[in-house]
Amino acid sequence: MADILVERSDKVAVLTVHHPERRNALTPELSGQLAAAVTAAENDPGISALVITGTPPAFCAGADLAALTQVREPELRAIYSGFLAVARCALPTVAAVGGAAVGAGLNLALAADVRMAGPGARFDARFLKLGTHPGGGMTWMLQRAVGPQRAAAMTLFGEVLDADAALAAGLAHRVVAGDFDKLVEQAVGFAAGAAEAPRALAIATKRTMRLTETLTAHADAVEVEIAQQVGTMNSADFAARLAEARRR
Ligand SMILES: C/C=C/C(=O)SCCNC(=O)CCNC(=O)[C@H](O)C(C)(C)COP(=O)(O)OP(=O)(O)OC[C@H]1O[C@@H](n2cnc3c(N)ncnc32)[C@H](O)[C@@H]1OP(=O)(O)O
Repeated sequence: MADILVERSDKVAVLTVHHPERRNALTPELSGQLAAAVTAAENDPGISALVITGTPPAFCAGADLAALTQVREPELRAIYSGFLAVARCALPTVAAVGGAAVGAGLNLALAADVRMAGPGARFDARFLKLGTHPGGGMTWMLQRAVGPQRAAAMTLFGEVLDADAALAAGLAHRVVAGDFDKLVEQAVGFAAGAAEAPRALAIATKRTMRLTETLTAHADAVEVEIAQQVGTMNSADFAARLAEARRR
């Protein structure tokens, strides 16, 4: 049965796309469930970071091919809604990619802030081979993640990256040896690093990173950050952490 499994590990929520018989392919329904799970986590003050993964053997086989007949814009947007929710997520996100991430499934991986790959990971743009134009912002996300040349190799020339190649390309931040459980355990441990910061601060910092990414001048980024810093440096939480740091 297709579902989004939600598990909690302290302040980290693990969202697992679960339809292994179809390699976690995205239907409008499944993507809707994923978007709802992301929103629920954002609205839960006890959750500070997310891990996104897919039940093995695949991470996500992209759009469900059965859902791709007679596609119109609303259906396409519905299929994309899950990874778009991850891309928009206010909380820090880690994708644990243990198997194939194909087409819209690659988009799901790209939508996360950080990707960790297991030995079986495959990063495959695929759209052109299927005879369709890339969608869901893949051309934008991939070029930012790996640069224009590698993005062209993957998108136009069909290059598929395994875990080590993804690491070398900067598409994966880490490769985790071992099985799927080990990958998720490492991803949760990594995500817990974000959960150590005050939740609102991590959210504000992620928002600032999105904003400064599009600025052209360093000086403009300094101005954006200084306003945020003055706010946080006058908070009770900062005072407590500063006092603790001074004691060390
Ligand atoms: C708008 C468009 C957006 C896009 O996302 S474009 C990209 C669309 N996606 C694809 O073209 C991927 C197609 N699938 C694959 O290439 C492979 O699969 C995988 C590499 C993901 C996994 O390979 P393996 O583990 O060997 O599995 P298996 O034997 O090929 O498939 C197992 C079962 O999973 C079903 N399945 C796989 N991908 C999809 C999919 N995308 N939509 C629907 N079903 C899928 C198959 O049909 C089959 O099913 P059965 O066991 O009944 O024969």
